[in-house]
Amino acid sequence: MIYTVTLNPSIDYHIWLDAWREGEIQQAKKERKVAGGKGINVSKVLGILGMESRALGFAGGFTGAFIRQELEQEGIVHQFIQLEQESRINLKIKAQSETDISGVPPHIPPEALAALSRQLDQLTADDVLVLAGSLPPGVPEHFYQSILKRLGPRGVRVFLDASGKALADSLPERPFLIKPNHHELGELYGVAISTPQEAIIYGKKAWEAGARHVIVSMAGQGAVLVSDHGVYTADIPRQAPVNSIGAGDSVVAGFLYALLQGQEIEEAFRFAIATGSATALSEGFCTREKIGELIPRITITKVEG
Ligand SMILES: Nc1ncnc2c1ncn2[C@@H]1O[C@H](COP(=O)(O)OP(=O)(O)OP(=O)(O)O)[C@@H](O)[C@H]1O
Ligand SMILES: O=P(O)(O)OC[C@@]1(O)O[C@H](CO)[C@@H](O)[C@@H]1O
Repeated sequence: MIYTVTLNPSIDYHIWLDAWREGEIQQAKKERKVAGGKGINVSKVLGILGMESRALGFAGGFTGAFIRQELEQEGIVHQFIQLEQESRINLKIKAQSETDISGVPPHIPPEALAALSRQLDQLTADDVLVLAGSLPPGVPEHFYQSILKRLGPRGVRVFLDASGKALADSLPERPFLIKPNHHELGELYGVAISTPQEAIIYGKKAWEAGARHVIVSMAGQGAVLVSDHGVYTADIPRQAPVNSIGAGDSVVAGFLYALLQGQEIEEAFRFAIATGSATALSEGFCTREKIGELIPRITITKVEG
């Protein structure tokens, strides 16, 4: 079974404005409220691809009830630990450019954390675990690292989408995949990364530090993959994004799906980037049709190894 963990899920409240004007009362043109958070998004995209997963994490209040209900409507099995405090609401404002405002997260009490750890302790070598997104208050910064330490030796493959210290500390525990974007990878090494060549240099450092596959996503510039099988770049068709929320999560889901389908690394990377781009070029998430359209338009080049 694939398990996705979203410690800090949200209602993503997308709102479209003609233009962002500070200090004024404005009327939205359109709005959309969806269950969000990186692990949840991975479960949603796996669902679109026809692959079952189970969503874990914490959820509370009316926002938590909304999140659970939406997952049920989409046929995604979930086992969220109930919180007394409300899950957050993240605002995604689409005007001349996109602005994200993340709501205040709930505090996670120690007993909720212990309940999640007990769930994760049931996993075996047949399972894949996706740990994705920010850590709400109450969750120690080394939480992802400690999960990797416990489950890695048991053969559980862990896909990790984290940033900052949570990512840095996890690298020696050999996560199967990490997927920083170029800003997050740059932050890890105290540099600014703006080209695929620079992403390769620092992607290799993360691989040397322990991550077995490093996908550095670079929004409209495509992505880089550093792995035991070599170093690859993915060039994508240049187009203005329709929605970039969840594009990175779609890359994670696409890579996981393709590998479990038995695809070789190069084809799995192509599929992952096609899935990310299909989401970036759609209003909601990708569709299988859009992914199929994009696959032949993605150029994968083996640059080393
Ligand atoms: N303008 C675009 N055109 C085509 N594909 C895009 C565009 N923007 C993003 N993508 C696709 O989405 C992938 C992930 O994008 P990005 O690097 O923005 O991820 P991210 O920052 O993790 O996103 P998020 O956190 O919002 O999910 C890219 O590797 C690319 O395949
Ligand atoms: O604050 P985090 O946990 O890092 O990211 C949360 C979030 O921005 O990520 C998803 C897109 O990747 C959204 O659904 C959600 O609102």
